[in-house]
Amino acid sequence: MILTLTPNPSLDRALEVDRLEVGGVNRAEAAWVHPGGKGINVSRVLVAHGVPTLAVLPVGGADGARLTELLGEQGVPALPVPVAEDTRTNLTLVERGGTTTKVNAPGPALTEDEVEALLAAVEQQLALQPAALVSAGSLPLGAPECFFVRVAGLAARHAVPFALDTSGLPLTRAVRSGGLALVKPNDEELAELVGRELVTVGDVVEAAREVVAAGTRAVLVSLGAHGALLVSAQRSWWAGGPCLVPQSTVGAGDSTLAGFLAGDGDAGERLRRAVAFGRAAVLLPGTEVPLPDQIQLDDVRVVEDPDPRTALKEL
Ligand SMILES: Nc1ncnc2c1ncn2[C@@H]1O[C@H](COP(=O)(O)OP(=O)(O)OP(=O)(O)O)[C@@H](O)[C@H]1O
Ligand SMILES: O=P(O)(O)OC[C@@]1(O)O[C@H](CO)[C@@H](O)[C@@H]1O
Repeated sequence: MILTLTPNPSLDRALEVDRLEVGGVNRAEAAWVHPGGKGINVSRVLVAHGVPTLAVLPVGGADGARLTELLGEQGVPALPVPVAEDTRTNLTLVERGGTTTKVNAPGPALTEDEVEALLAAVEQQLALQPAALVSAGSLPLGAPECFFVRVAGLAARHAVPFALDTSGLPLTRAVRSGGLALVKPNDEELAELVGRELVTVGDVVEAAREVVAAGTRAVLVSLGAHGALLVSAQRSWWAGGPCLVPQSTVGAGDSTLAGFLAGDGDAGERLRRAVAFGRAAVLLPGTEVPLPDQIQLDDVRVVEDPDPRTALKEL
């Protein structure tokens, strides 16, 4: 079973407009609502691929109740931890041409007791020895920047591998503290983490090795249209496929992480699956999750120890 923790879940509302007029009144032609938040998306993808999972999340107010209901409708096992303030709503505006504008709310302010209750719920599940713990997304107000350091400590105490997908200061704190099995930044998040621009494959590998040196076993760096790089202490792999026309890239990183965790295989095969899941996700609208028959493993090429001089945009 793969346990996921989404500290700042959301109701993801999407509105489709012909062309977004900034500053004007726009009338939507279609509207959707999905259960959202990065860890929740990982669980949704795992469920779609028959991998047992449990999503731990704080929920508050009517929107929190709606989120729990949507997870139930989609057959995603969830452990909601009640909080006083309302679960946030994140808004996606999709234009007919495919341009997507996203506005994410900060989320509820959790009290110290609520943060402790969330961590206690995670620890209770870690004691049952899941195969892995994934935590992903931003932190709600009130959660300390060292939140993921504490999660990593709990995972270590129960010897459960911990994979993290977050950004900014919470990522920096967790990486510096170490003890992570996997970190999944995109290239911009990794650049921010190491404080320099990443132009070539060699730049990414070097930056990822700094993360590894600080105590992370492997770094999965997603590169958008250019595929992904997996970097460990000794080796690196790149995987990517032919150009495609995306419908929505929202949640592609979550599908990538789910694909990496969804089965066994050597590092190259797991990376191939990760990239195939990400590619399948971008062909779907909104944060719809890819199904098994939409995964095209054969389209993805894997290269072991790719040439460090290659520019990322040439991959
Ligand atoms: N334009 C694209 N064309 C082909 N594949 C894409 C494209 N964008 C994303 N992907 C696939 O999805 C994966 C994840 O994308 P990306 O690097 O944008 O993740 P991310 O920034 O974490 O996304 P998000 O935070 O929105 O979930 C890529 O590694 C790739 O396989
Ligand atoms: O604000 P965060 O936590 O960084 O990201 C939240 C979010 O944008 O991530 C998912 C897509 O990856 C969406 O379901 C959700 O709205």
